[in-house]
Amino acid sequence: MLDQLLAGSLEDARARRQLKPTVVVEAEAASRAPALDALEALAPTDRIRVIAEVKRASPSRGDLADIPEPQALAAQYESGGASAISVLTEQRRFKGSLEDLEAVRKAVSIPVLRKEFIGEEYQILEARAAGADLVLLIVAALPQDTLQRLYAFTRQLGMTALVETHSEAEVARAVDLGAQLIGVNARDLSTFELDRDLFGRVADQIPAGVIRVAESAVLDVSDVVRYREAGADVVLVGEALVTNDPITTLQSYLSV
Ligand SMILES: O=C(O)c1ccccc1NCC(=O)[C@H](O)[C@H](O)COP(=O)(O)O
Repeated sequence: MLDQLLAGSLEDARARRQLKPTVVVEAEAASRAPALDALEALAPTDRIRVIAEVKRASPSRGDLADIPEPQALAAQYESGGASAISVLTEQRRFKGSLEDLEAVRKAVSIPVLRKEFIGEEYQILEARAAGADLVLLIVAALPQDTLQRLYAFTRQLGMTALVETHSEAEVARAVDLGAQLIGVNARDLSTFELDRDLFGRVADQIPAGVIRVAESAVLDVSDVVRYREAGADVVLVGEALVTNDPITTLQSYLSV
């Protein structure tokens, strides 16, 4: 499934590149204000931080929420205390877009993550051109040399990579890269099964000084407590925020 998701995202990016060549996107990216410092925004504190996701649908759950104005939801996330916003831009299964990301960028002043299946530099340039400060790099989707190249390219653009892992071996690859922001996703991207204990099993492999993000499987405050006790600095939450009142839900998480 991960291969199919990546292949679909790359096909869509190549179609967009036919309409908007790399040099044009490079110029758009260069005209943007510098990327916000996501490492500062997500730095560990005595409270959990939240990356709040704009998520309409997903392969595992189908349609989740009508979000006609992603910018309005993102503004609520910001006022509810989120430290960053994640915007799913994958179109086929998540019903997202780069337009969503641009709209969110205009509405908030905290860092914005492009949540996408990234395999080429063009997608990172597009993210910067749309105003993203962070991109997602999924270790399982990329050979190490490609991961290194895309990580270096992200840094070159002044952006931050959230390097996503699903096992101890993948955490080791993220650490080799020098990643400063490492995510552990509880969702197996092939079977969609949730492993709520994965974060706790691998968190110790993430070196001190690196920001630890627990991704997926937060359905209520007890999940946030469990992740926090296992050493998470940040939780990334989608479904629970788009299917409940976002501000009340966020505030309950931030009280942990
Ligand atoms: O959400 C899915 O079904 C999914 C399937 C395959 C690849 C990625 C998928 N989701 C992306 C994410 O990582 C989540 O949207 C994010 O971590 C938030 O998860 P949740 O709070 O469980 O909605």
